[in-house]
Amino acid sequence: MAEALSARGISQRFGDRTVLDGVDLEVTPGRVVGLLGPNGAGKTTLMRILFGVVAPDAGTVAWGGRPASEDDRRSWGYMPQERGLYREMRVHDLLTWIARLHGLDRSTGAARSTDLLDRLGLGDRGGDKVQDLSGGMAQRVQLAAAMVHQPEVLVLDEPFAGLDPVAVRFLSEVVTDHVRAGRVLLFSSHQLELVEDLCESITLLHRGRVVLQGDLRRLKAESPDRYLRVDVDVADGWLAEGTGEVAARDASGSRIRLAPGVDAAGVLDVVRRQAPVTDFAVEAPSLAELFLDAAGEDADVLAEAEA
Ligand SMILES: Nc1ncnc2c1ncn2[C@@H]1O[C@H](COP(=O)(O)OP(=O)(O)OP(=O)(O)O)[C@@H](O)[C@H]1O
Repeated sequence: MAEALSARGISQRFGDRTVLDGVDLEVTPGRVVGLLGPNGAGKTTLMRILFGVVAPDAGTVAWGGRPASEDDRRSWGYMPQERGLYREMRVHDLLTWIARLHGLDRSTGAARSTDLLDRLGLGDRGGDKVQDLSGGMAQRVQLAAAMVHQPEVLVLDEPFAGLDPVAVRFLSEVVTDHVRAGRVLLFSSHQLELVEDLCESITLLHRGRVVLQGDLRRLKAESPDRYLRVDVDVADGWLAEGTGEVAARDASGSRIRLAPGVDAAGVLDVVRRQAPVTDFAVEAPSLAELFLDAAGEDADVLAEAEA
């Protein structure tokens, strides 16, 4: 098992703007940890601080309980938000070369490159130049470049942004394997719905502060809020005051936020008297709903978070 990566009391100002304000973070090996929050929340700045690219105004970064050194950081893998690969190089050669920079011999580096490309669904593109790949393919190669040396610590800045669902699945499987091998993984995302099923632990930033942190399943279970999902369009007037309110409507139906202590079966009966419900469920809050509660903001922030 690798050692935990942690940050304590991180604060950062740029000019008169406070971008991070006393942020604590613990990334335990063997867990998929998401650093989440809307655009501008401070995720990239925190990742740069973890990697020593930016020196924080206050706070410390530790690995295995000791302050993280330059040597430690050189051994980690980092996928920055600004993608940058040598566009003229062929994909497999590039990955093998990066593996060698990390001290692997050529045949091990080549074997790792082949394996990673296969697992990322790019087994047939190893001979292509980077510049001939699509944006989503280049992004997958960028992930391979960050982890071809099998780092103990892998930090990925918005790895899923702009990917199609198949690419998201390839990436999710590869990072989950990394974690199941007992290594450290931290990734950032502003797309809460996209990463909801992947995250085991979360740190949710909003305007530079941690607003929600911990085991995602436990956070959901501990929330007092419950939602009734039904596959019909519920009009606002159907629900008696104090029983619940329609939180969202989409093509698959409506999501009713139940008032505290209200029996879901009673609300379901009310809806059934108005329309034929064939599918329903009582659910804990989604990650986006937890965020809205924690941030104490209106729906605009959610729209921002999901943009
Ligand atoms: N070098 C810098 N100089 C001045 N301001 C900066 C600098 N780097 C970041 N910021 C500001 O810090 C705030 C947080 O930016 P950051 O990139 O960390 O957010 P983020 O959560 O990663 O956002 P996104 O999801 O949009 O990538 C923003 O207001 C940004 O403009």
